[in-house]
Amino acid sequence: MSPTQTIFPSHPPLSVKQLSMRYHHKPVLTDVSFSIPEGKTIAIVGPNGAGKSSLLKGIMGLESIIEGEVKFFGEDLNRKRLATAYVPQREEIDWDFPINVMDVVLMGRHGHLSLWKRPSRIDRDIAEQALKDLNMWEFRDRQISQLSGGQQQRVFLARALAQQANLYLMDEPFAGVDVATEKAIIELFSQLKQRGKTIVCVHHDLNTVGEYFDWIVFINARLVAAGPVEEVLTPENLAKTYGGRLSLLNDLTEQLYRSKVNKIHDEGA
Ligand SMILES: Nc1ncnc2c1ncn2[C@@H]1O[C@H](COP(=O)(O)OP(=O)(O)OP(=O)(O)O)[C@@H](O)[C@H]1O
Repeated sequence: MSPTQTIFPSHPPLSVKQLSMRYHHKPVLTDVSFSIPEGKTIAIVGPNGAGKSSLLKGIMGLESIIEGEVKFFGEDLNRKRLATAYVPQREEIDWDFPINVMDVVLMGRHGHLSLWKRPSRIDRDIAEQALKDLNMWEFRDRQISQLSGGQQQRVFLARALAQQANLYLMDEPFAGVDVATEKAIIELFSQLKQRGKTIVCVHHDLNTVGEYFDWIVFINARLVAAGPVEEVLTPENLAKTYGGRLSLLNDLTEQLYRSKVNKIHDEGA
């Protein structure tokens, strides 16, 4: 088997078939189909306005789709809600809402509780561990309005971690975070992968995409390409996704090849 070949389980963590979405009659995504492998990190990449966030929202049922089918481990979302964690863009959260860090992370346990039941000792232990994994335990009693942007992102990741999902969908987890948080998120991804979890992220930084992710889904209103970094991170796919901005693309292509080559060397070492 070639190193880039991917084995798909009979029911991939996520499969999207012929998905189309529109806002007020204006098409935003048309006929998007792809499946992703288990236990990998997958980046959704494309220019501003390409429909990346809309794709995640359509997948999660937060925006309606006009056509298409989305399956989670071969089933509808309502049967796999516990197994699927969604982390929205940080700007979409009301950070002035009066709630402390621990209570936000405990929200990740709500799907595991029976109706009206309070979190158990076990739920609290899981939330504690998630906060410790993200170096946020010391902030557990702090109101979320009193956190930095990077700390807020960590809290949301801790909440997703506490859910103990198998598939994580994250909308730009690296946006606006400091270097330490970026490293913490990468470390978290690697731990999740070791446990066989699958992570899908909208990602903006083409400099890091080859290093941080195993797979890429290129989107620009339609699917451009989806597959392992080694196969799909090509000048042709970049040009198709980003259109005519070629001088920018030339620089990026060079950086991408370097990051791809480094990754292959690191993995082979
Ligand atoms: N709720 C909405 N109502 C109407 N139009 C919307 C809505 N949400 C997004 N759009 C439009 O749909 C298109 C795709 O938006 P989306 O946020 O999915 O793109 P994106 O690829 O995530 O962009 P970015 O990289 O800038 O975050 C854009 O033209 C946007 O203005």
